Amino acid sequence: MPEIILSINAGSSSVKISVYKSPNGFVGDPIQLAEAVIEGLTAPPASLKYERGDKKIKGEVLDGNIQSQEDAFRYILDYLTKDEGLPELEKREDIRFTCHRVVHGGDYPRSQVIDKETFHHIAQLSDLAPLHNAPALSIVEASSIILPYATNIAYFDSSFHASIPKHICTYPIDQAVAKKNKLRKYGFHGISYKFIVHAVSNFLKKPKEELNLIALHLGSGASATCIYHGQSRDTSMGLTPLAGLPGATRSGSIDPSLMFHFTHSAGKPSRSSSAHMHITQAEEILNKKSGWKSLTGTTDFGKISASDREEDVLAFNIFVDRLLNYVAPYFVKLHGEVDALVFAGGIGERGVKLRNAVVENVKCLGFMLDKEKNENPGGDIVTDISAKDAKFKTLIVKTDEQLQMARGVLEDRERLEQQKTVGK
Ligand SMILES: Nc1ncnc2c1ncn2[C@@H]1O[C@H](COP(=O)(O)OP(=O)(O)O)[C@@H](O)[C@H]1O
Ligand SMILES: CC(=O)OP(=O)(O)O
Ligand SMILES: [Mg+2]
Repeated sequence: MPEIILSINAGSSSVKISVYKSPNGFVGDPIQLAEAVIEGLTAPPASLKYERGDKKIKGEVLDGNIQSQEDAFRYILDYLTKDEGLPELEKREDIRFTCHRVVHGGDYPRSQVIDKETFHHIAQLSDLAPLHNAPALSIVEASSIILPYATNIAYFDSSFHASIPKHICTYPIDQAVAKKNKLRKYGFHGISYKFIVHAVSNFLKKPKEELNLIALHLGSGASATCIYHGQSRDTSMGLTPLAGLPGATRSGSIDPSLMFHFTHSAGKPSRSSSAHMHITQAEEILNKKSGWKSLTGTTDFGKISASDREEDVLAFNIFVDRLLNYVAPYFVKLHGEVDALVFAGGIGERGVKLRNAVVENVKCLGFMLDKEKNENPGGDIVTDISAKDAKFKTLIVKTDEQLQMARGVLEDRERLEQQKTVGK
């Protein structure tokens, strides 16, 4: 009997849920049955996209009641179980595994079955990923009630970066305090980077262990990662997903002193603090009230790219500039031995103008785009958009965090099946 896997990806602005069945004899990739995405949680009203075989719904606007990641999860689950074309989900107890993308996993180097202890541990990390961990846990809680037969597994965005060397992930601060409070660079978007390594390795027919990439995952949150021999060597996000590149509502790296000049109450608790999550006003401002939203009024980078309003052009140029701040040093860290520059995530996949601007600016390193391919890349998982005589390749990867998590279930079934999960 094939097993049904539900893969749940709670991003800061969206919830993506894919349904898979295990392949014959559990050999090969999980088989996707359906995919539902609710987008626009930070730019309401939210909208639903749904795909099952030939059935495709594009951007159906939802009523104003879908505001949080948990609302989106409940809505999608209801939608999936009511879809007559999806008999595999008719009975909720048929769902064997639910995979949850959890952004901050602290020191966890790999996925974990979520039992009471892991749940508690992930909850403790919520302060360090205020846009992500708490919403993901609200989905875990809802799922353990609605789907009590399923095993809940956490896949951590941070695990992929466990390979970052000490001198790169250590902050130059008092080491006693750093150790006690576990203050170091963790890095995120790792599920996506793992997918990217797998996809590019297949595409270039080069073993993962030999693959060097400069990978850019650009969505609501954006990060860059330097991948050496298939492993993370450096990444732009840090202790929290705030560091590095700006995002939809995040400032990215700024002078840490700035906050004390921005407001006198930087260290006071913000209104969004709760018993479960302590967040200061500074963190609230930099995580939720900055980035594209603060510069332009919208979180939609598609709209920003298409506009010639002064503030949109400024936001666009800031993003290009900050991206160069990572592409160039990563090129150096890889000693110029780069198999590809990779664009992924909502903006990386759809941002024609952004890709063009970034690559134009690193032409001196040997990257060059084919204009036609960049403008019409098609729908493959990996697309080569580099010009014929470019020294280095530029690729678009349609990253799929849900598939990467479901693959993890198949790889690890024995370990996962032995452990107890929350709600059981
Ligand atoms: N045509 C476009 N050009 C550039 N960016 C786009 C376009 N369409 C959508 N986007 C951006 O993609 C982002 C969503 O990326 P995604 O990776 O799905 O987000 P999340 O971080 O929530 O997973 C949106 O916030 C929007 O800014
Ligand atoms: C880590 C992170 O920022 O994730 P997302 O881009 O999905 O919000
Ligand atoms: Mg995302």
